Amino acid sequence: MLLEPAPAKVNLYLHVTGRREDGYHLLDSLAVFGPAADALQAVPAETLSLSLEGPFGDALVAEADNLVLRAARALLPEGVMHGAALRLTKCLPVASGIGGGSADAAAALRLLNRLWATGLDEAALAALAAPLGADVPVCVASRPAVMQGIGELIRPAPTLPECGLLLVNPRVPLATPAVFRARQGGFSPPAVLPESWPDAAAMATDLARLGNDLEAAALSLCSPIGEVLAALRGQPGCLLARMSGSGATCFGLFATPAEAETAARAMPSTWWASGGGLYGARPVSLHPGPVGV
Ligand SMILES: C[C@@](CO)(OP(=O)(O)O)[C@H](O)COP(=O)(O)OP(=O)(O)OC[C@H]1O[C@@H](n2ccc(N)nc2=O)[C@H](O)[C@@H]1O
Ligand SMILES: Nc1ncnc2c1ncn2[C@@H]1O[C@H](COP(=O)(O)OP(=O)(O)O)[C@@H](O)[C@H]1O
Repeated sequence: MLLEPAPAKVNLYLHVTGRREDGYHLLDSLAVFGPAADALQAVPAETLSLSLEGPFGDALVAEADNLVLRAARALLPEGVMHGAALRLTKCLPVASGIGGGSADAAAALRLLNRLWATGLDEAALAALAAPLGADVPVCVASRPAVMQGIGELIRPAPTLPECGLLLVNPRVPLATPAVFRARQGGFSPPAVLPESWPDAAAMATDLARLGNDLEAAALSLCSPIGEVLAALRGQPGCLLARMSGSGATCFGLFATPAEAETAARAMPSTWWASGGGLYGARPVSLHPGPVGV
């Protein structure tokens, strides 16, 4: 059996820098990963199948074409058939601005590349990822990165300090296209970032000068976002609170993972909350070997 985590993507800032002729928006965003994740497991099988479990598995039962299966098909060259019994443990809220579906698709590419011994490198997987969704390429490596274009231009992030992140979602799904449609105002310039930040406080000071250009539009469609941001800002040690992606999930930035975990326990039980550290910035393996046989 093979296992891949599919960590949440969090946009620490998100500037809309322009709009393409096809309607897609040009973005400039610092994406980081964690502190919550879906998990994808695979065992060899004759045919391709997907089962769902976990707290948000039911939300995807009616999904006709799960991104995991679309990713699996994208990996198979024309006319080639391989099977796998996939099991997705859905822990991330659906349609929530933390790219859960994109993370699952990227995890499927990594997992099946191993199971089927397709032998593609990260760049080749990212190229297959782009048609699956604007957020899927950055999820292939699931390392902190600056995303530009519509998400296909990816470069390494500044070196990040130790920090904690708390994700909070009011359990209200928000569709990405609706948020882009509701956005008003012009465009922002891309951010100028340093090579590294000495600590979380310095990072928060710089990030506070930037913004999420989708936050006002999301708030106009989903007022609980305002309550979530207020609750985050009221937590001891919260250095910055902001919405991720197209919402409605918001994040709080803390100096340590422990502070974020403590703040998670203070959130109302009617909301979804997850606190901890980042993937990729600390030594957490995204590519665990086979577990069991
Ligand atoms: C906004 C972001 C920021 O990271 O995050 P999420 O809120 O989804 O997590 C992403 O760009 C979302 O990426 P993803 O969710 O993969 O988007 P897609 O499925 O490709 O596109 C859904 C729809 O969103 C709009 N869209 C998406 C990306 C983009 N750069 N410009 C857009 O205008 C388009 O209307 C598109 O039809
Ligand atoms: N494995 C999946 N997980 C989540 N959503 C999926 C998945 N497969 C397909 N989808 C579809 O993609 C849409 C966007 O999902 P998601 O990635 O969770 O949004 P966001 O990027 O805003 O967090 C969902 O509303 C759902 O219809």
